[in-house]
Amino acid sequence: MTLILNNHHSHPSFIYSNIHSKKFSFTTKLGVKYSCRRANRRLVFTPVNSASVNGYSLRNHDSSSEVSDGVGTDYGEDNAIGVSERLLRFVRLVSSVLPGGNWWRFSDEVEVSVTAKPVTLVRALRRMWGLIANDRWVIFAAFSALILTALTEISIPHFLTASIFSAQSGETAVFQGNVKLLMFLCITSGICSGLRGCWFGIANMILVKRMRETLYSILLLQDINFFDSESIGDLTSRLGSDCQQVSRVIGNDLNLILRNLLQATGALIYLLVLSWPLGLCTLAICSTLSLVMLKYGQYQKKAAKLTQEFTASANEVAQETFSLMRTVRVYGTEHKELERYTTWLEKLADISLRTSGAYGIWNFSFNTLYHSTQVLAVLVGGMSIMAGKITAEQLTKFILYSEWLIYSTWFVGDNLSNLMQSVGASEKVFQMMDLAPSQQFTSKGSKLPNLKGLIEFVNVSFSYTSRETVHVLKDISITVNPYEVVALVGLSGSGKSTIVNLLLRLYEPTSGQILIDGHPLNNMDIKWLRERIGYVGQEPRLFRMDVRSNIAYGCTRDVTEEDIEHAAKQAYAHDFISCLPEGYNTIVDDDLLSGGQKQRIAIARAVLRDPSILILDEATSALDAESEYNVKGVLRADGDKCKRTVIIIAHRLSTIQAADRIIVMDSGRIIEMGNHKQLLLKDGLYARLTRRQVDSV
Ligand SMILES: Nc1ncnc2c1ncn2[C@@H]1O[C@H](COP(=O)(O)OP(=O)(O)OP(=O)(O)O)[C@@H](O)[C@H]1O
Repeated sequence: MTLILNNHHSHPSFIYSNIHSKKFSFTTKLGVKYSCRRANRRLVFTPVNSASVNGYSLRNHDSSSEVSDGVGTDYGEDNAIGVSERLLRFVRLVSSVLPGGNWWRFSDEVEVSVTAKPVTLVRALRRMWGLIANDRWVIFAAFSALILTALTEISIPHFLTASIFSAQSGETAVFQGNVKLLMFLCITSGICSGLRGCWFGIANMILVKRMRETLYSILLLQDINFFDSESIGDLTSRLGSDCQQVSRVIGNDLNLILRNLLQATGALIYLLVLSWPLGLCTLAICSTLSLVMLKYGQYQKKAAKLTQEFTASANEVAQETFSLMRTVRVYGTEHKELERYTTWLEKLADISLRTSGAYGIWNFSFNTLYHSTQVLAVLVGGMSIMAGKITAEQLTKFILYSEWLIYSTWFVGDNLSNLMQSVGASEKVFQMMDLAPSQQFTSKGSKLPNLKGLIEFVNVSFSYTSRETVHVLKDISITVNPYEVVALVGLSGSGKSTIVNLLLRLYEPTSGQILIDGHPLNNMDIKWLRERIGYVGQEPRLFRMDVRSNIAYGCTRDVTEEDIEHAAKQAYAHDFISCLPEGYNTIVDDDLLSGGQKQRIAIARAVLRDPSILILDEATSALDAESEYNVKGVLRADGDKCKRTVIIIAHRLSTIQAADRIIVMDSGRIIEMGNHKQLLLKDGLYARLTRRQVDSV
């Protein structure tokens, strides 16, 4: 059956067939993916992608649309559902919950796209080995202790049984010998077990530290584009919980798996030697157990991946809410934020519910199989004793070792599923570890003997990678001469800050070239250049440390106390800093100072570097008129002639009237250029903006 729907409920038209399939999805020309499901003979369309960001609905209303498929009648039909239909639904529900049913599959709605390349256990182990190889002695010591523990522990049941039966048969010398051996084995296994735990713990600590160090250092060297596309919550989750989980592979999972594998192998050999028919029966049961375990392990791996994604999303929401707490409080959106967080918690709970169910089935399988081994051993072994084929001592040993075997198999399975979870969590971590550092850090650029501060933009165009179709700068050509003060003015969003971002080489131009003192910017040693640029952004952020350290942040030359105070005085910040409880030693952060005070500290930070190029992007927007008047001194620090090139962006036009040149921008283009008087005479956008500001005053 084929159906055509025309712009029903504002969804673009499409054609679909196979109306009887329970669920399908399609993508509209606008790139919006919809999932469609049948519900009570109705079709429900729900946008799959772009529907929400971090639990925030991007829709103004619930855009799920319902369309009757024509087979049924109206909504009231629900009540008229017959007994047979209800029965059928019940049967469907039960069958979906049974192993292999739909409920166990993570549906499209729950599933998130995991872009990382799948990591196999071997690849994960190889990566981990690479990280820990320098301390391989810890691993060797740990594995030696592990082997010794396994061998001593597996010998205990043999000597235990032998001691009991030698006592029963009155063989005193044999009994004493067995007991001495037993004591030796117990002490050795205890010591080795302690050492094993300790060494593996150390290996775990080394691994998690190296992983975090490596990942953090790689993330710090990424292009700014990367941080535009990745959320902070996601990145901190990778560094925190994911690294911790991945490190468990060596410190916990692998250690326990190997110990139990060794013990299981020993027990199996012993059983086969003791009685091969009975040994084979136990092996068959253990193989069944292993199959169940394998399935369960795969399920766990997938669940772990989803848990990881959803936890990261929940963290992201919490982080965003806490960092915007004042906005949340003022707008009274606490409940909305809670809902947003709960969206992810519910998804996590859903996964957890299913994995708990799967764990229940797994435990049930284990218990049944474990008890069947005992019943089988008693049945077959009892008959063998009656037939005089084996002794009671042999049967006791058999039961003890078969128990050992099945428990070891269970432990292997349990830890294997943990291992799968850890491997699942490692995919994104290793994917991020594979990211190449930004080219800026890998290529060695040239340094100039000194920087005069000549800046040239030659036919520069630019689009942000996240919005490639939007041309933010269009064919910009500007020359800023050394020691010149140039102001950038224009309507909001016209591209002023983007020019500065390109000058700081936070982004690369899409076309055109930027030259500094006649040298292409991308051929220069960017670290060297940035050390010579002072930059104050629109909303300066402070680190949680004392005022002195905040001012000296990133300054590579040796600075004295006097230098810091001098910079603070130039930025008109000294007076308020002196009034703080501990002056320059006062711990500040983003929330403990006013906007204007933060701006003045940021200006002092830029001035302290004594930069050849100073960039002020709305750096005085939060200052009162008097402070702003005084701060303007930093532009003309050495008398009339400024000793540095200055680029200043300001909406408050009084700030930039004294600039040597004013560049007016509109929609990514330069539309006017000149000094204040020339631009007023031109009577263009600048004159209009000036009039508006005068009017509003
Ligand atoms: N990181 C980014 N990713 C994508 N688009 C961006 C990014 N930063 C800015 N833009 C877009 O680029 C355009 C120019 O932004 P820009 O910040 O340069 O404007 P502006 O003139 O400095 O504005 P304002 O005066 O409000 O600071 C805007 O449309 C903005 O939405």
